[in-house]
Amino acid sequence: MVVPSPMIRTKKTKAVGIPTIDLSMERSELREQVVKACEEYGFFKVVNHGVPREVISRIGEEGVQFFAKPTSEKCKAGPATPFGYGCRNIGPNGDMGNLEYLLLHTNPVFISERCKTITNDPTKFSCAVNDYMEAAKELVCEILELVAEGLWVPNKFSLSNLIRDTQGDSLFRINHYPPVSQKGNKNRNIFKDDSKECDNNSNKIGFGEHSDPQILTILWSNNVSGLQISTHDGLWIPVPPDSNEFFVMVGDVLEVLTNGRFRSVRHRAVTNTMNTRMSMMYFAAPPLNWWIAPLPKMVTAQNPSVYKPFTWAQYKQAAYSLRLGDSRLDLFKVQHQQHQDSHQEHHSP
Ligand SMILES: C=C1C[C@]23C[C@@]1(O)CC[C@H]2[C@@]12CC[C@H](O)[C@@](C)(C(=O)O1)[C@H]2[C@@H]3C(=O)O
Ligand SMILES: O=C(O)CCC(=O)C(=O)O
Ligand SMILES: [Fe+2]
Repeated sequence: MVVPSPMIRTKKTKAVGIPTIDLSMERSELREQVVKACEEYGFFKVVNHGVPREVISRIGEEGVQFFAKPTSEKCKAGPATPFGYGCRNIGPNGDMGNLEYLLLHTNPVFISERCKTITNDPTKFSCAVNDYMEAAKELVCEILELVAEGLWVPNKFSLSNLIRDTQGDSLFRINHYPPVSQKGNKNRNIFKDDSKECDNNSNKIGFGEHSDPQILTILWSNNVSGLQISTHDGLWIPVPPDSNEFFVMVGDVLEVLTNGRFRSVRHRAVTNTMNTRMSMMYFAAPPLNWWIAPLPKMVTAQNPSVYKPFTWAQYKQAAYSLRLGDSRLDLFKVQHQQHQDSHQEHHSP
């Protein structure tokens, strides 16, 4: 059984617990819990994750130091097109957010080049990022192997192999959300624990509603609230922050690989009235030219493929041509394709 964290009551009065999964538990129970959480929420918290605290704090400190710089300095790492420093505008299609961020590719060669515009100590910065990337990648692979086992996929590495390749297209992002209220500006301690202040949010959007396009996202944040996830019935659940642990989100590509058995989680970040929130995301993705299609195990005569095959590059291109909150998976649904074909036939001269 998935162990829920203490109940929290949302504004729409539904009490919901965020699934919390202890990675040190016995494996057969563990894989069942992982599959159940991915099916029910597309989201869970992991404890006993094995990532050394020192690896998290080194990259966290780099983030704090970068965002404390004057704007003119930070802009040297921008604009984010899509990589680099971005402020308020998210992506190229008019989406705005109340945040600033650094978006990086996880390729070590890219990082060593790019970090020269980010810091005066590029070696220290790139070591901190690379160590964190390695740890996050291991965690993703461990979770994907549990998923494959839990779904009884014959090769337990068929999902994690998508991430392990050195040509992988995984990304790393640090988001920095200033507090919104005037009085809060006096107290900008980013390590202050306000996990019990979920209701004090002004509901100002920091990062708008969306799902992540990739396979899986590993999210860390300081102890400042803001993240919310949407349940299947459309309610928003605030996620109590926990800087000792990680949160895991199912992305669009994992929804496709499981033929819709898992659903990518819609989520957003609202700004906090009192404190600065900082979050770090590892978005796990395959190489650009790799094909994505439902795993054969997930397709049967009763449960035919919902999605047509596509490369990760094709999906990414679609994502970047749309707005943040758009449902890009609809474009790749088999029914959608058939519908379009018949529509075109109907209208062809
Ligand atoms: C508006 C956009 C920003 C985004 C690319 C997109 O066109 C739609 C998806 C967005 C998203 C959400 C999750 C990640 O933060 C991100 C890096 C990603 O892969 O997809 C962002 C993109 C971005 O900010 O560049
Ligand atoms: O900052 C957060 O807590 C969430 C950010 C997010 O969802 C993203 O960057 O894709
Ligand atoms: Fe996201």
